[in-house]
Amino acid sequence: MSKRTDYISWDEYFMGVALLSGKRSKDPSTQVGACIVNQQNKIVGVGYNGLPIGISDDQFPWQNEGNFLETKYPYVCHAELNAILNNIGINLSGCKIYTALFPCNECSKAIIQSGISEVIYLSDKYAGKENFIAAKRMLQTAGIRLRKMTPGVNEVTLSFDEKGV
Ligand SMILES: O=c1ccn([C@H]2C[C@H](O)[C@@H](COP(=O)(O)O)O2)c(=O)[nH]1
Ligand SMILES: [Zn+2]
Repeated sequence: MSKRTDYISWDEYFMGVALLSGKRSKDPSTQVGACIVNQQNKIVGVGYNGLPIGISDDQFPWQNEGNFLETKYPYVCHAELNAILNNIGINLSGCKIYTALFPCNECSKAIIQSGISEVIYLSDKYAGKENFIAAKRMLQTAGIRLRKMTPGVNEVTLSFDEKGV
């Protein structure tokens, strides 16, 4: 038997982990997942956008419009920040972060301060917004490599059917 040739690439694997992590998000409009990888291609942190520990998903708002305090924005901890904070307790210098959405200005500050050296993203849907323009400006000035991922496959299907293993 010869080896499989249709296996996913490292990029697809790590972005896949980021996307799977985003499936945990309760945000009804935008689910973001992030996955941090070290120079040995080992996953050292994952996260998704959600409320901080101890704050109930059911008692805080999820809307994205209206009175600021009645929206999710002041409360949600972003995926990239969660991945950094959830890391296995190492120095993240030289690591890469895979994220479903280009990081905002606040996540970008945390990325820069943590020593992460590359950001790989899928969507840049907020590229025109001021906080994302600021994010790009900071990341570029800090010398962080920015790469929009072009996957070789459109989707990866997961089955929990034991017969599929
Ligand atoms: O860097 C980022 C930017 C945003 N997010 C999260 C925060 C929110 O939960 C959603 C954005 O919601 P919209 O309704 O699309 O404005 O994305 C993040 O995790 N990381
Ligand atoms: Zn952010």
